[in-house]
Amino acid sequence: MSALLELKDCRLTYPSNARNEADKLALAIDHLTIREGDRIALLGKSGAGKSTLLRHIRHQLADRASWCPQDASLVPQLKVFHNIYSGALDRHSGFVNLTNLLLPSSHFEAEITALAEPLGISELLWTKADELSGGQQQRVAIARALYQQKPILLADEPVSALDKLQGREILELLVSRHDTSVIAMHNAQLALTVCNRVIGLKDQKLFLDCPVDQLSADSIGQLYQ
Ligand SMILES: Nc1ncnc2c1ncn2[C@@H]1O[C@H](COP(=O)(O)OP(=O)(O)OP(=O)(O)O)[C@@H](O)[C@H]1O
Repeated sequence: MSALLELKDCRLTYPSNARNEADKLALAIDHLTIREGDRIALLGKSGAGKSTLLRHIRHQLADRASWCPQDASLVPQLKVFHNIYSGALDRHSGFVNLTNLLLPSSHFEAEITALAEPLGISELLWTKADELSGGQQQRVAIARALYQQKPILLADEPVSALDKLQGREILELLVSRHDTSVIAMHNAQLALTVCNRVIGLKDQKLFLDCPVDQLSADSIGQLYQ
């Protein structure tokens, strides 16, 4: 499998609140390679650095990756249709985007309806985003990520607001529509059912990196100690 991204001696920091104090370390990675075909479960306790790493990977991969953020980040005043459509703004001209905002074309409506159906949100296309439940908002964010139609998926807790069965089905759908995925999850058990590689972060470092079928219960236990 070819390497998509290689990180070496990578130190990710954030600015200190105190004046004249050096930046603080969020995560230090000595070496990490992401390969085409990887379906990576990014695990670790809260604050371990999962979002920090995802943001860095996103920055490195630029427009090759679809992005599904932790907080959905929908535009509250816009309808579900437009929020999903916004995943494709860079594929179309300004004229097409503006026209579609005012008067959605049947072509785009059909595309987005087809995308929304397996996510159970096709009945909500003309509802404003701020009228949705948390789980509905999360599914709209997933649809927007799918509509980006990029080969790589970067997702931060994409199914945290969904029930167990729906979360698993939608996670499988997300992974099946991308060649490569990196997904930060708190629910390790669910992540490991759809991923083939696990990256565990602990104490601001890479703690484990191995294929899911070689993962021991002991190492997962240590990751969360
Ligand atoms: N801008 C910032 N200001 C203050 N602290 C930050 C900032 N960015 C990152 N950190 C710190 O860096 C560490 C890693 O944060 P990050 O959000 O990546 O963790 P996480 O594993 O994604 O957590 P969670 O699972 O709770 O989302 C945390 O200790 C966090 O407090």
